Amino acid sequence: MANVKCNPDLVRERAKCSFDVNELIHLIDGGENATKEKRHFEETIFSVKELQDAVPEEYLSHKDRYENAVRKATILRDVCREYMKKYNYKPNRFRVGHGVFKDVSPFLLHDGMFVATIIGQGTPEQQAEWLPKAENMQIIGTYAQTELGHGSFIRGLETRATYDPKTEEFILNNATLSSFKWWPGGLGSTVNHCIVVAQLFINGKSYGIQPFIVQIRDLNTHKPLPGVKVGEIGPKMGFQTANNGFLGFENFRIPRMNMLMKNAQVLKDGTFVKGMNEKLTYGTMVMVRVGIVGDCSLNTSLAATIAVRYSAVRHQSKIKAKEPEVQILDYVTQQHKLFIAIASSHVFRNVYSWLSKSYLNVMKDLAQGKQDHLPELHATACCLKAVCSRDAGSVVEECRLACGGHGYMTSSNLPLVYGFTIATVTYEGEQTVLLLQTARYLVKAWLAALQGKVLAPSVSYLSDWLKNDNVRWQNTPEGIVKGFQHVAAGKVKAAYDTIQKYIKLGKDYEDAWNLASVQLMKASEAHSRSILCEVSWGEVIRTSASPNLLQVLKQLAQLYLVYWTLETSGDFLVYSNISKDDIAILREKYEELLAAIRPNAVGLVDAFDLRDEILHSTLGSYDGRVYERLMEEALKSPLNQESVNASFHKYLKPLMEKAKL
Ligand SMILES: CCCCCCCCCCCCCCCCC/C=C/C(=O)SCCNC(=O)CCNC(=O)[C@H](O)C(C)(C)COP(=O)(O)OP(=O)(O)OC[C@H]1O[C@@H](n2cnc3c(N)ncnc32)[C@H](O)[C@@H]1OP(=O)(O)O
Ligand SMILES: Cc1cc2nc3c(=O)[nH]c(=O)nc-3n(C[C@H](O)[C@H](O)[C@H](O)COP(=O)(O)OP(=O)(O)OC[C@H]3O[C@@H](n4cnc5c(N)ncnc54)[C@H](O)[C@@H]3O)c2cc1C
Repeated sequence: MANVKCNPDLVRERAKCSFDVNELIHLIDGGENATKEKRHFEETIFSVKELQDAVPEEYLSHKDRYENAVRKATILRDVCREYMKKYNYKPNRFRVGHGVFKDVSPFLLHDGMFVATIIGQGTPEQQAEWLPKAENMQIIGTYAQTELGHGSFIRGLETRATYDPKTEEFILNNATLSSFKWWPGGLGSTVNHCIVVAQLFINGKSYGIQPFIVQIRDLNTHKPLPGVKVGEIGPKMGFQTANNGFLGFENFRIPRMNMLMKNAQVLKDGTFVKGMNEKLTYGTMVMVRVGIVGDCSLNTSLAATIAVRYSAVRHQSKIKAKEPEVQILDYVTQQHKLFIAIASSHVFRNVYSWLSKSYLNVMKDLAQGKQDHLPELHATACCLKAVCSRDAGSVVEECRLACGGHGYMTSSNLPLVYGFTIATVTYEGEQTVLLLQTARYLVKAWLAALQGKVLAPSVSYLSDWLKNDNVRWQNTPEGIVKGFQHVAAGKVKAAYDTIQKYIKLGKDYEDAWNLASVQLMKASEAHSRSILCEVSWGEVIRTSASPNLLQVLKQLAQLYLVYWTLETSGDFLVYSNISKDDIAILREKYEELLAAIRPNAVGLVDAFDLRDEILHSTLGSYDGRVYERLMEEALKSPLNQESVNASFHKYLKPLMEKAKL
């Protein structure tokens, strides 16, 4: 990239960077070799001619866009397969996916949830049967759980799987419209198999929801099998190429062994054998919630790169009347909008790496029959997924706004990035619903703390707070982390006390819970923020990096801490010993941090190492040829391929002529 002819502002910005950008790239990737491998892989993918679009996707019809996405998905699959064979390398398909599809792959659910559910929910025999076929794309699948009537409350799903011991089959039925599956990615026209989550019935008795692997289309003709009604749900805010679909069954029979039986089993005679923990059926969702925290880091880095590079190139207005127009990046308000995006991406990445380790540890425990840490993992994944996805959505939108009018152009790519980022707030567990799951855990933990029990590490601050809720405020990163824990503990206590108040007033527990649920949700958010702050600061101070880089990483981590303290200063005034003077000190510190980060802003986004093909943005490319690219892209509009459009003769001219009469 170094030889590309760049906009002079970007050249100047890069020259003043105080740290080695390559060092940070290697740190993010996990080593110099990992960067080399990643770059080689990305170079290979983006030099495949067939993966490049002749016409910008935006001008294609819904149908053509889908077909083009499938075409590219199959080529990408082949290239990746060959590449993996040749180099024994497991690539991150999500990064290149943004470059290839701009939006998302119609195979997203195949890779993200279908294969993962076979692994997580299938017995070794079932894995042996379906995994090789799924991994090499002999069969293509999705995860069909959500229905028209129910997405959040999965115990309420209506699709039925009734066991018939005579034929040793399950009979699938969707008797009501609300029971139709609705949303699964790839279901519309891509997949031939699904994981269907359905209510199991044996001899008229319900045994809760279970996962079934179901073939829905003929492998040769791709026609829906008899008894299957399937289609696409139509255009959405984003995710246009994900091919989300609907699905219903009428007396559709599948063999007994198509119920994924790693947890619970149905024996030939219809005996139901309970699993170790019925919530293990929800396992794929936990895994994907962890992944989404990592995805938030990637999405945030895309938006930050585009908006920071653009802000370095764009000059508008003056700070001093007699001086030239400044780079908009010099406005401190612009830095306030953008630097939190850079900082958040690092925080999400560090927390993702921490959460992934916890996830893998719990999986190892479960394999040995130990489930003690499962509730903590579920609670932590829920609140982090909820808060990171919502933060990422806000940060991306702020980056878009920070690009003024040009941020509204599709060619900036910010609208598309926003579309797939905010989808994460809803899918894989709607944010409020997930925050209230964590609140259940926090209330239990609070009760345990009151009883003097030892708490799990992520909530042990509740016991510390009970022992001493009057800790002196300290304007240090460690002091701020403690402060966040105080806020979280104070909010958990307040929510718990509110529940007790309503119970004393004669409400039953469920109504008291609902009445206190705004506070419970806020307590859960505060708990999440305290984890984000503690984990990310801890990761940064343990990082081994050169002094120059470490200094910059600490500045970003502190910026995150101070930003959120100031954003939630009301809570700090209520629940900690912070004073108005401390808040004034933090405001000053925040301004110092913005100024310290400013010279490194472009270097920091360069270190996300996002190729132009992945950014796919007129505003964010490495060379900063913003206006040239905006014009080049505009000229690709079909309306610019003719000097007079037919609508002139058909409508405009008659209109003007009528006006003359
Ligand atoms: C920088 C690195 C970059 C890396 C990038 C990596 C990118 C990776 C990205 C990966 C992305 C993959 C692509 C995926 C695309 C996804 C597209 C979308 C798919 C979907 O949306 S699928 C459908 C998802 N649906 C949901 O999430 C539904 C949400 N609802 C629920 O989960 C449940 O209904 C519920 C949890 C809200 C409630 O369940 P239920 O009513 O049964 O439970 P209760 O509320 O009564 O609670 C009972 C107790 O059970 C515990 N519980 C609940 N869930 C779990 C669980 N999963 N595990 C463990 N325990 C669980 C509760 O805590 C309760 O416990 P208690 O002790 O009684 O309190
Ligand atoms: C882009 C996209 C892709 C998707 N892909 C898939 C897929 O591949 N497979 C699949 O199975 N599903 C998929 N989904 C569905 C997704 O998982 C659900 O939409 C999601 O879980 C939310 O459920 P819902 O739509 O029923 O929302 P609802 O639960 O109806 O939410 C509506 C409102 O009700 C509130 N609410 C609901 N329950 C409670 C409660 N207990 N307490 C307080 N408030 C509550 C919510 O907070 C929200 O404000 C996808 C969704 C999207 C948007």
